[in-house]
Amino acid sequence: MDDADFIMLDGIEKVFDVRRKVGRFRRERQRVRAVDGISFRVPRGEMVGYIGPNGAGKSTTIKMLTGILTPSGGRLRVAGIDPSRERTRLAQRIGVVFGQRTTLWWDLPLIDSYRLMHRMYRVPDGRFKLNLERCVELLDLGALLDVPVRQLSLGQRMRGDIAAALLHDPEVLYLDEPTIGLDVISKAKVRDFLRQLNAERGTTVLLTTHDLTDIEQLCRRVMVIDHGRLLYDGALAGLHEVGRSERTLVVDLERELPPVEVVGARVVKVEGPRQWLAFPAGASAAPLVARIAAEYPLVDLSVREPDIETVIAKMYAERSDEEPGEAGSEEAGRTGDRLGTDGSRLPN
Ligand SMILES: Nc1ncnc2c1ncn2[C@@H]1O[C@H](COP(=O)(O)OP(=O)(O)OP(=O)(O)O)[C@@H](O)[C@H]1O
Repeated sequence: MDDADFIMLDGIEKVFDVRRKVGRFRRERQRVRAVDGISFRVPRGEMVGYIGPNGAGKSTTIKMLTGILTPSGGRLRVAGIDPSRERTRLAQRIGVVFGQRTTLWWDLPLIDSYRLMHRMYRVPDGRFKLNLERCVELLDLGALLDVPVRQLSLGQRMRGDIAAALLHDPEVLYLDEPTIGLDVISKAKVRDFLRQLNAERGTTVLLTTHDLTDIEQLCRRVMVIDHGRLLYDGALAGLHEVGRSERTLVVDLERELPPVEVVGARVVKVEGPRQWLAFPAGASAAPLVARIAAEYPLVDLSVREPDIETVIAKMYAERSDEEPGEAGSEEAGRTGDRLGTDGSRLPN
């Protein structure tokens, strides 16, 4: 296996047969093409964003990459391993974090979950100790180890789950919405940790998120999937250009003033002393901020990213010749399940 083909998908498909209610008594079999011929390569050590709207096929792709689901067609390899055929062997080399589920035991203190994983995944003692110490330090878990998981905040639990996925030193980490529902400080902690993990250990990371700031801060490359197809594969800046999306600069002035006039942005909303200015997402906010600060009594400011749905809607608008497939629906029963570190479902 070549390092350039560390994760490799060639024309991968996943079709689900579902029975849907039609009228009062009839049920009809329907085929849902969750993933529809996706091909990409991820070299070893790369951190890639995998984004798309709800029901686009992201989780299905990740489940095929872990071996939980078997593709209906195409060829798939992770570290040279066919995931669905050698799931146990692959489990030693991958870690999975699903933001909306947990691998931890709800009623046990955090440290007991880690001890159980140590045994279950047969991690050598020395390696377990080192990895645990490192995660505890970098993810700031020291004070939480004796706390039952159900008493942790979402951000604390997420950090606990990320540590759980890394105790066996995986070469690949799949993260499905790792910052969902977290406050700004928790998000920053998780992002700092992932950046460090990737830089120091060369861990290959595939990151699914609805938060474009995650991608901006962590990934040089982003893949966009919708209706099971790859719409875009490249730099985030390029995606903004394709989607012609805009970021928003929110400025708080000392007092209520007429709309700010500045080259490179336009005011889209004014509310008292607060004004919202739209500017191209591919451009830097710095010169804009400098110009406004020089000419207006600026008190505070923040930059808001466009949401993924808006970017993708604009991409569609520009590529109106593309045929969208079936709209996705939410997968049933996704919260509350407990998963193994390879993403498999475990008994509660
Ligand atoms: N086990 C299943 N049985 C039937 N259909 C499924 C199953 N899992 C997923 N699907 C369908 O496949 C499509 C893709 O779902 P998937 O969960 O991969 O999307 P997603 O991009 O991860 O969405 P989200 O952002 O909401 O998590 C959806 O239409 C979904 O309803």
